[in-house]
Amino acid sequence: MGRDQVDARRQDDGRRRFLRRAATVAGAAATGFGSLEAYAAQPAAHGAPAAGSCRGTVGRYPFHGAHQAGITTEQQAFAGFISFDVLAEDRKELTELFKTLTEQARILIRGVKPKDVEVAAEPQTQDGLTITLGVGASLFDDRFGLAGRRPRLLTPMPEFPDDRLDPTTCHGDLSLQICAEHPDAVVHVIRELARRTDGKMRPRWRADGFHNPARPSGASRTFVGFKDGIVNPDTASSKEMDRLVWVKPSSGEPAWTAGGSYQVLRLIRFRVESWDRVPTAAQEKIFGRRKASGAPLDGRREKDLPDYSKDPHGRKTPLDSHIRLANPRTAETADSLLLRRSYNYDGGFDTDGSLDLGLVFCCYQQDVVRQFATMQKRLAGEPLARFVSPTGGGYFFVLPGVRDASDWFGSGLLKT
Ligand SMILES: C=CC1=C(C)c2cc3[nH]c(cc4nc(cc5[nH]c(cc1n2)c(C)c5CCC(=O)O)C(CCC(=O)O)=C4C)c(C)c3C=C
Ligand SMILES: [Fe+2]
Repeated sequence: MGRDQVDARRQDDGRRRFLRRAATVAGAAATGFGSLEAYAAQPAAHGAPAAGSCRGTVGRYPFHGAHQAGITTEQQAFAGFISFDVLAEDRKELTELFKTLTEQARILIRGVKPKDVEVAAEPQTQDGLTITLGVGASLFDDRFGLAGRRPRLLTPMPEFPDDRLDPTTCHGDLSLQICAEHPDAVVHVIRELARRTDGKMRPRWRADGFHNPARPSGASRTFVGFKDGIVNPDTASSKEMDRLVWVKPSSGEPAWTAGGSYQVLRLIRFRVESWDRVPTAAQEKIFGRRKASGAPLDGRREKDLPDYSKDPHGRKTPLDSHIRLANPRTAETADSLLLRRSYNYDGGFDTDGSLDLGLVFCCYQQDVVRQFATMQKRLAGEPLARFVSPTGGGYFFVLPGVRDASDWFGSGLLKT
């Protein structure tokens, strides 16, 4: 970080004291994250913020660790997903870019306490901010000499049946997922990172997402009116996360990828005008859940587990319903489960007057072929497909965590 940047960020003594204190805490917390051996022993550290719940109270997620925050982290209310093309000229400039992103993310996530705020838009400790950096397959072309280090399964996102992909909202060299409890914190981070990296990376596309409040309780609803995010792997279980989310030293991937994860982003537009004409009972059969409660069709409460073994012909839960295809709950399909972390988007009206509402579908997994692509294949041609239209997104590999104060994003990838 240049002197002018340091000066701009540290203007008064009180704030400087705060930042020094926070730096000490961050450094101490990082002890033990220094080696790959330590990786296996790490718990899923980002599930809950350091102090209390983010929802309306003070909370800050640690920046350092074996894995990046923003993956197993309890979902914040707002998200910005931005894909960038890298403009750096060579490997040295790319390394500088990654170091700058690390330094800025470290500062931004540390936040400032309300009493220290000088600039109203600055993220505060209670914003529960996470900044999660991924790389796309195009970064491994011939610009930076990285072709031999590409994560084995990282390809450009293929076009699936029923996709209507707009090339201007697909792919990218980098993906940044910025999540926080308040939308101004997300925007502040975008502005800061754009300013600090000017000329080294250029935004390619952006999707802003948010969660609706729970109505009346439980999981929040997307714009199809159903509760979404009811079932997900257990992020508190490091065994489960090691099985489904994190790339491991034994995954047959380049060594530097251990602790990272494959991220799939899909911008999926809802055909709400058509959907809203479908009677509720038919909508429930399409999803396999009750609209009001979120319960599976053979259950009563949101958290009840469906038992498909008692319904082999799909009389209660149609065989082609969304949840039954996505997760048939068989021993053979257990390995294809993935961690969903999606957000709603509202893009206003299209030029033809139709509503541009949908989902920024986001998921994380250890193996994008075994998990997302396999699940997507099972969902191909499902009744829901008539009412949704995937228009963009990409495949990315989210880098392993920044281990400590001396580490930086992509150090394992870029060190010679
Ligand atoms: C390839 C993976 C998935 C895509 C793409 C996807 C799109 C999608 N989903 C909804 C709405 C709901 N999905 C629900 C459950 C659910 N969806 C997936 C996967 C994909 N969804 C999974 C693995 C599951 C869990 C299935 C289970 O274990 O039972 C639900 C039900 C509530 C829930 O469990 O979260 C809803 C509602 C939309 C609208 C959509 C694309 C437009
Ligand atoms: Fe789904």
